[in-house]
Amino acid sequence: MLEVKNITVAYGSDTVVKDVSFAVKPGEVIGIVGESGSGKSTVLKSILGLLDSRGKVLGGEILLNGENLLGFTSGRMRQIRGKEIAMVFQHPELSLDPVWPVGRSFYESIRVHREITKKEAAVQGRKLLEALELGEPDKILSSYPFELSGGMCQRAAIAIAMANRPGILLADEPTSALDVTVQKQVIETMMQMRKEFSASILIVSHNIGVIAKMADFVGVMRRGQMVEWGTKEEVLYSPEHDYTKALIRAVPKMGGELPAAAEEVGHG
Ligand SMILES: Nc1ncnc2c1ncn2[C@@H]1O[C@H](COP(=O)(O)OP(=O)(O)OP(=O)(O)O)[C@@H](O)[C@H]1O
Repeated sequence: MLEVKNITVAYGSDTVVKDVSFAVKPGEVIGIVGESGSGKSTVLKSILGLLDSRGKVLGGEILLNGENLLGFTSGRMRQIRGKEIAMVFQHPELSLDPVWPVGRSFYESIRVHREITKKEAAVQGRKLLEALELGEPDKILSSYPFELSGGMCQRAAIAIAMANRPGILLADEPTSALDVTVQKQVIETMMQMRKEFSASILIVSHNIGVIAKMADFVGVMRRGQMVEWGTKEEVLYSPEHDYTKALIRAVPKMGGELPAAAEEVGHG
C-alpha cells in the first residue's frame, strides 16, 4: 500500500504541491485530475524520487508498505523504481529506447532487477504480450519503436513497465498524446494489467473522461492542493467543489452530462 501523507513540494521558493494526502490500496485504481500546472506530475515524481535538482519535498511522508520513501538513498530508490513501483509516461519514447527493438527494452528492464537470459526475457515478453492480445508478439518484440504506431508503443511500454510485476503502476497522462480510439485501447491494456497482476494504478490526467473510465477513487487537484477526494461516483456524479463542477462542464464530449458520458473517453 502506498500512502502519501501531507506532502508539500517546492521548486526553489515556489511551493507547487501543498499538504496533499491520499492512499493507493492494493488493487485500486486512483485517478488524479486537474488542469495543467496543478501539481499532478510533481506528486508522481515525488513518489518516485525523480524531482529535478530544484525540486524538494519540504514536508510529509510517502509510505510504501509503511516505509517512508523520502528517507531512502538514491540507490535504494533505484531498486524500488521498476520493481515495486513502475511508471509510464505521456510519451512512450521515455520508456522505450529508440535504438533498441522492444524485446531488448523488455530484457534490459528485467535485468536491472534480476538475472535473466535474453531467451528467458523473450519468452516472458511473448507471454505478456499474448496475455494482452496485442497480436503478433514476436513481431512486436523484434520491432523498433519507430516501426510501431504510437498506441502500440504505449501498450508495449505498459507491458514492459509490468515486466518485474510491480505492485503499483504510476501513469502520467498515458493517453494524452494519442487519438481517441487508441486511447481506449491503452486504457484497456492498463486495466488488463491490473487484473493480470492485481496491481494498483495511480493515474494522473487532465482528461476527466480517462479518469472516469478507469478510477475507483478520484482526487481533484487545483493549484497544488487536493480540493476534492472521493469515490468516482461521488466526485464525478455529485461533485461538491465548484472547481470539479467546472472541470466536468469543460469536457465537450460529456457536455456536463456525466452519467451517460462517463462511459465515453472524452477529450480533456
Ligand atoms: N522542474 C521544474 N522547475 C520549476 N518549476 C516546475 C518544474 N516542474 C514543474 N514546475 C511547476 O510546478 C507547477 C506544477 O507542475 P506539474 O508539472 O506538477 O503540474 P501538472 O498538473 O502535472 O501539469 P502538466 O500536466 O502540465 O504537467 C507548475 O507551476 C510548473 O510550472
